[in-house]
Amino acid sequence: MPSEAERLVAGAADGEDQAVEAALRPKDLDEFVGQERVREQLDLVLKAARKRNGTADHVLLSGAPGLGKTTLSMIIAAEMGAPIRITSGPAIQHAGDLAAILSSLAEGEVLFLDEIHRMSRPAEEMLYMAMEDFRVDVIVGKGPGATAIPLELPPFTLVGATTRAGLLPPPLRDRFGFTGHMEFYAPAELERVIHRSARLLDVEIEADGAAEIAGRSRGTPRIANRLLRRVRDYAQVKADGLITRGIAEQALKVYEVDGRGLDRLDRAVLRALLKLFGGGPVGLSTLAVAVGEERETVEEVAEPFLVREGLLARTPRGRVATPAAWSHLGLVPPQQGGTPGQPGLFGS
Ligand SMILES: Nc1ncnc2c1ncn2[C@@H]1O[C@H](COP(=O)(O)OP(=O)(O)OP(=O)(O)O)[C@@H](O)[C@H]1O
Repeated sequence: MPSEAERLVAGAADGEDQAVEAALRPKDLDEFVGQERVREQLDLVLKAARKRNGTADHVLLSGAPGLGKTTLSMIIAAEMGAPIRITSGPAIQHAGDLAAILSSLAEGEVLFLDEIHRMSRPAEEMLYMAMEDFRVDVIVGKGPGATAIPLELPPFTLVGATTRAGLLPPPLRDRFGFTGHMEFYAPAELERVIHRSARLLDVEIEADGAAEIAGRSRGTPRIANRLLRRVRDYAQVKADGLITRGIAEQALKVYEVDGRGLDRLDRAVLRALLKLFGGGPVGLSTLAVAVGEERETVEEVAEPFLVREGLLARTPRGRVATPAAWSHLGLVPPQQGGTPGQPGLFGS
């Protein structure tokens, strides 16, 4: 089985994504599809800052990978006419790493800190003061002789990104003037993303073709763009390059992404749950052994999307399939009421 990073339906970026994403990123708020509420609120924050001739408040963006947090941070910088510096929590292991970045920022610069919840504790504490007072204390020396030298910073805008805002310590969360929660995209929004990307990639696509890809993109623009590129390849090799619904279906069959966006791993988990365990409840470890995967792979890679799609539920007694899971795989659930020792799931 592929690792999360190698999956066609992974939310996180792979090497190819990084290479082409720059070309596909919307450059301003008007081009940015969907996320109406975040966009409208952010628009106000930025307009007000521009009116004051000041820097924008610090912004926290939360949401799953691939929903557009990096893109939005670049748009914030562009709308403010400011440069942007991009780094991430795991890259900042020591407070000194952060001090070096902060002290080299230009006035008004946007600092994008991806995976901000993974910063080290001392760096995080330094960030509190930097965000609030635009000042850091640089510690020089060690032990009893160590001294703190205050360093003034130019005003800057921190844009923090996290997959889960709940992971941030409250003192850090409270220092953001604006928090935007990014939602998964509706199919119609993903269709707009796909049409826009097709235009930029010079690919011809019919409305039905875009709808077919959108329906399999798991609410995530990055996945939509990736599936579009794979379908484009297929259309160019097997047909005349035009993406129709039929071409999209054939291409995604080859790549084993089904009509709802499930891939081979997702379906293997569901199939085991339904066929071997009658729909559950079954423990995670047993399910993992049944599909020949690590517990963590099933729990962290396959399950979140299956739960989100309402195909699988995590219960205190184990994993349980929903009626939608049976119909998705074209199987018939056993008689309600279940067999002795394996009670029915949905009551009788
Ligand atoms: N609202 C949107 N409209 C159009 N394209 C979008 C939108 N959001 C994201 N994209 C596209 O999806 C790709 C991934 O977006 P981005 O890198 O901003 O996601 P992210 O949330 O920062 O992901 P990660 O958390 O993995 O860094 C980009 O190529 C971008 O073009």
